Amino acid sequence: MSQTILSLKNAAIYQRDSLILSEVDVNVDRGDFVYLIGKTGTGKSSFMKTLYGDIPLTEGEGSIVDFDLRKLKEKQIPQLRRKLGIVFQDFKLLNDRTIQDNLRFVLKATGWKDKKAMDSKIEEVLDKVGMKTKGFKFPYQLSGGEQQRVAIARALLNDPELILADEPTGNLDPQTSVEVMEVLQDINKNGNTILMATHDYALLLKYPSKTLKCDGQRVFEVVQRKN
Ligand SMILES: Nc1ncnc2c1ncn2[C@@H]1O[C@H](COP(=O)(O)OP(=O)(O)OP(=O)(O)O)[C@@H](O)[C@H]1O
Repeated sequence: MSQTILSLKNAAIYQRDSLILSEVDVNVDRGDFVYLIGKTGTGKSSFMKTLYGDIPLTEGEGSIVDFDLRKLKEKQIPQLRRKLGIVFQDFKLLNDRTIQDNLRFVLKATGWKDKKAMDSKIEEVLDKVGMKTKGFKFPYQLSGGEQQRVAIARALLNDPELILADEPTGNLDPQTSVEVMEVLQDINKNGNTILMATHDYALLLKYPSKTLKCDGQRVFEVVQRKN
């Protein structure tokens, strides 16, 4: 298995006809925890969207979990997303069903059939995020931090090779952000690769790791200063 899980070479990223990022050279290895930072509007979300097939890559080279982003066909997008765990700022849980049913819904939609296997997978991922006892609750009965932990559990359901988290702490207060970050750190220590877009510099200082920065239509690797 190759070490590299994500690689972009001389890639350009567009939103419709506007160039957002150019000459993007990025490499993420299996097991890495990588931040993507940058001021609002500099292209973090556009970068992430390109990685999960929401924006087509039309210039340069890109490969992610063994998919060639330049050759990605519409019908391959669900297969790609099954190999990725995607976490958004706004949780995106279904409010009309319990946490367990939210997770079961995703498993069924991704081809799982065996009820026992589904139940045990749901328990396993909820346990990983410290939410095993809350599976019977509805999303609106949980705090923001708990909802985000469930969203992380949902991202883990199909044993993703890479987790893409776009501002996962963006809607959370500082203390809750740290709790969610601890969950992501644990998951990373257990072998998951994580790319996380954030503008929360406090988290970067507390949990230093490889950092990419979007600025002036470019993506640079930045060296964090230790004070
Ligand atoms: N659907 C769209 N169509 C056209 N332009 C867009 C679209 N979405 C975003 N943009 C533009 O692309 C640029 C990059 O936006 P993007 O959302 O990637 O930035 P970001 O760094 O993620 O910002 P934020 O931190 O606010 O989420 C912005 O100038 C934005 O106006």
